[in-house]
Parts: sequence; C-alpha cells; structure tokens
Amino acid sequence: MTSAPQFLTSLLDRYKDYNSQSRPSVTLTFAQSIDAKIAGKGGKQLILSGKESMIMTHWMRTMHDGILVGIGTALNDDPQLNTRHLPPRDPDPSSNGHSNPYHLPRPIILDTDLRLSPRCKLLKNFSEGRGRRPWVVCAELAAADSRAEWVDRRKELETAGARVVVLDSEAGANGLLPIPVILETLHKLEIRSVMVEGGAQVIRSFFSQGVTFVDTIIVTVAPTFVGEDGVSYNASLNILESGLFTPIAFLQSSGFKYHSREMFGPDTVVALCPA
Ligand SMILES: NC(=O)C1=CN([C@@H]2O[C@H](COP(=O)(O)OP(=O)(O)OC[C@H]3O[C@@H](n4cnc5c(N)ncnc54)[C@H](OP(=O)(O)O)[C@@H]3O)[C@@H](O)[C@H]2O)C=CC1
Ligand SMILES: Nc1nc(O)c(N)c(N[C@@H]2O[C@H](COP(=O)(O)O)[C@@H](O)[C@H]2O)n1
Repeated sequence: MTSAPQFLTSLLDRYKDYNSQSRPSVTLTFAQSIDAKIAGKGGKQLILSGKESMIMTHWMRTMHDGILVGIGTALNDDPQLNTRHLPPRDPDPSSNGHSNPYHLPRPIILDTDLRLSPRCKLLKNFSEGRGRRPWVVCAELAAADSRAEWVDRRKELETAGARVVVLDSEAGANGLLPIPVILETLHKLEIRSVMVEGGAQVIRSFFSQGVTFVDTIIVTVAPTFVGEDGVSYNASLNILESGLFTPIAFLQSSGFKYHSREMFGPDTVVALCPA
C-alpha cells in the first residue's frame, strides 16, 4: 500500500525542477462528494474527507510553502490550515528532546476588500505561537471614497498580526484579484510552492487559468452524495452533469490528464497533471 507521503512525493517532487519559473508551483486541491459538491446547502461546511484522506491533506500541507484560500472560505469555515492531524514527530536528537514540529505552510487569504475578521482562528493561532503569520492579499483601492474604512480595516488586521500584501494592481473587471499578479507577487515574497485549498470561487478561478498556472490537481472523492442543494466548484455542472465523476472528465478535457489515484480509507484521491 502506498503511504500518503509516498503518493504525494511521486507527484510533487518534480517541483524541484521548476526553479526557473517566475511563479510558485501550484497544487489545486479540494474534497468533493460523488456528485461534485464541496459544501452543503447555503455553503455549510462539510467534512467530506475521512480520517485517512484528511491526514493525506495534512501531509500535503507540510510539502508547500503557502496554503491559499479565498475570503469566502475564511469567513465561512474559519479554518486553521495547520497540520494538527499528523502523528507527533520524534524529537530532534540535536535539540535536547524539544519538539520537532512539522513544516507549516504560510496561510494566504485572497481578500480584495479586507473583510477577514481580526478574531479569526488563523490570527489567534499566530498570536498564540501556534501558526505562521497569515498574509492577506488585497488589491489597490479602486475607489478613493472608501479609503478611510479600508485603512481602518488594514490597521485592525495588522494589529491582530496579519501581513497585508497589496498587489500592484486593481481587482479585475470581474471584481477578483488577478491570478498571474497574485502568483508573481508571492514568488517575489519567496513562496516557491502553494497549495490552493478552495473554496468554490477560487477553484473556478485557478481552474479557468488552466495548465498555465496550475501544476497538479489533487481531488479527494468521498463516497457520499450531497444533493442538488450543495455547492459545486463548477456551476454549469449542476445543469450539464450527465453521470458520476463528470467533474473529473471535465478537468481532463481542460488540459489535464489523469496521473494516478490512491485509496485512503473509503475515499479515492485522484491526481491530474498537465497533459
Ligand atoms: N470541500 C473542500 O475541499 C472545500 C470546501 N470549501 C467550501 O467552499 C465554500 C466557500 O467558497 P466560496 O464562497 O466560493 O469562497 P472562496 O473561498 O472561493 O472565496 C471567494 C472570494 O475570494 C475573493 N477573491 C479574490 N480574488 C479572487 C480570485 N482571483 N478568485 C476567486 N476568489 C477571489 C473574492 O471575494 P472578495 O471580492 O470579497 O475579496 C471571492 O468572492 C464554503 O462553503 C467552504 O466550506 C472551501 C474550501 C475547500
Ligand atoms: N481535505 C478537505 N476535506 C474536507 O472534507 C474539507 N471540508 C476540506 N476543507 C478545507 O480545509 C479547511 C479547513 O481546514 P482546518 O481543518 O481548519 O485546518 C477548509 O476551510 C477548507 O479549505 N478539506
């Protein structure tokens, strides 16, 4: 049986050869039901991954410099984005028996208008020494009339411990931060690999960039149905869906090819790479 670190290393080891890129290597990953839902009705957070695939996801977190989510996920789930499901590590012999923590990825939140709560778990964990300083990525302000509120929110977040990274660009016509500029900025800040964990809108955005900006897709498919009311990462699938695993076929038709799959507990984890 392949262990989670072996499965992931077989996929992600190739990032070492990507040093000449001017963007980080990007792993797009999420958990879905058989009917391609990533959350329940009204965005209710669902724990779709079983224990074993959740541990696989936490191993994946140790293998990236950054872990990126959208503000929708940050507000809805109040995530921690850490590695707490991994078994305790043996102490490092050179550190007098002190604990030997796993590498923690830098939390990165796409948050155009700085809506993140200064009381979120990511900031609480950082202030208590249990997490890295979160980076909040936002846009240059398009409208000067909201500047005072924006400056106040920025101060509040920085006081709570966040680093606010202002992109050298306004939000795009769709109101979203431009992915190429985000990745270029993160690369300048020494982020060489980033794990994109969702949510729906962020998955759509990265997916629409195709193979130019995504190196690996790793999808946990849990053996469960959520139903029509659930949140899908591709709205059109709700209408077009013609059978099980249609989303994977959809991904393949967009420049990615099947690489491998592995069972972790009851879940199937499917990996895709550029064709
Ligand atoms: N099963 C799974 O693996 C996962 C499930 N989820 C679920 O997903 C849901 C949240 O998804 P959703 O509401 O779509 O929120 P997202 O987490 O995808 O955040 C989307 C928001 O991020 C901001 N943003 C800024 N730039 C971009 C960009 N380039 N692309 C996309 N978003 C950008 C926008 O807000 P603004 O303009 O205000 O800045 C946008 O509305 C929750 O229900 C959560 O439980 C989340 C992660 C994983
Ligand atoms: N791998 C995975 N499986 C699921 O079933 C999920 N719901 C998610 N969600 C993602 O993980 C974040 C929560 O992380 P913490 O447990 O708080 O560390 C959540 O916000 C989603 O990004 N992932």
